[in-house]
Amino acid sequence: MPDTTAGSSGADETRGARVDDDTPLAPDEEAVPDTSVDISVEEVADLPKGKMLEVDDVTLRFGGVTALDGVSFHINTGEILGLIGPNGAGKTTCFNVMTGVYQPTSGGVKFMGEPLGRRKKFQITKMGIARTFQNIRLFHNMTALENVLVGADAHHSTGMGSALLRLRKHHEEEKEGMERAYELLKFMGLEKRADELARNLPYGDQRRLEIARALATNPKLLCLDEPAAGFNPAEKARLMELIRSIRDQGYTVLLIEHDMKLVMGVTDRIVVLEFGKKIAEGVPSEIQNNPAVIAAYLGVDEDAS
Ligand SMILES: Nc1ncnc2c1ncn2[C@@H]1O[C@H](COP(=O)(O)OP(=O)(O)OP(=O)(O)O)[C@@H](O)[C@H]1O
Repeated sequence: MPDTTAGSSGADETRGARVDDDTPLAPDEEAVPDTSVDISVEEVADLPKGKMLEVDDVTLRFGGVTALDGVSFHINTGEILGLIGPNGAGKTTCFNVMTGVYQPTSGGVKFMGEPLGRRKKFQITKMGIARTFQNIRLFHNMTALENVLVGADAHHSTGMGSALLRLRKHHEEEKEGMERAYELLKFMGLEKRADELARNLPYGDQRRLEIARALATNPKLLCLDEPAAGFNPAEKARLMELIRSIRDQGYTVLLIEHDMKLVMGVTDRIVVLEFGKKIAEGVPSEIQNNPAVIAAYLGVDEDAS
């Protein structure tokens, strides 16, 4: 279990009791994730083993800048893959290629054996890739619950037109979406913040809400872009626990993170980029001792995010 006592305001003895009662959280009270909540979904159960996502010789140029230079790697179903590298190495650009924000200049990406081609962002979400952002992108004037429901909407089969024609299915989907949104909020420790506006949530809760919203799209692959940025060590430890629990419930996770302790502690494999090129790939112990990786990071603060 994550350390639920960290960041305490001196109310530890009552914290356990508060999780199950109906008292709203005080503005500065820390939310407690509940990783025992079942957030697994049919979509991710029994997925075929092997390569879920394949990045094949991807190059992306922005004018004179080569952000990605012939990058190839894959993510296996059910693993937590770390994508690391110094600032400007091309990590976020890689996420952007995988989620339809950018088209590669050459090369391509396959997901579950299907080329992403020129699919739009929402089509890629439907295929099963969800992401969070380095700079939090919530709907700040919507509640935490509404933010998660927006994520769930991305997955519903009934659009506006069909919703009118097929009201029953639409209602069913709405009900299911609401139940799932509450489950996800509970999992993230945000249940008691459900009705608060996103902009009023403490920073850490906003970061967790982004993950809840991404999970609401029922992704097969969850891509987290620096989810621990700005976290203290206790919050990082708790986040590691959450990420492991997300994977244990069937999701595949791709993690961009600057904090080496977190990356080494939670990932199964790591891909390292530097100046847009892949310079190493392997299990954490291999990466830690890889001379090219050590050289790339030499003089770079581990927490330089
Ligand atoms: N839209 C863009 N237009 C021009 N250049 C860009 C654009 N996006 C990224 N770049 C450049 O591409 C390179 C890779 O950037 P990217 O943001 O992918 O790196 P990163 O590894 O995610 O870095 P960080 O750890 O600092 O977030 C950088 O040189 C960056 O300036």
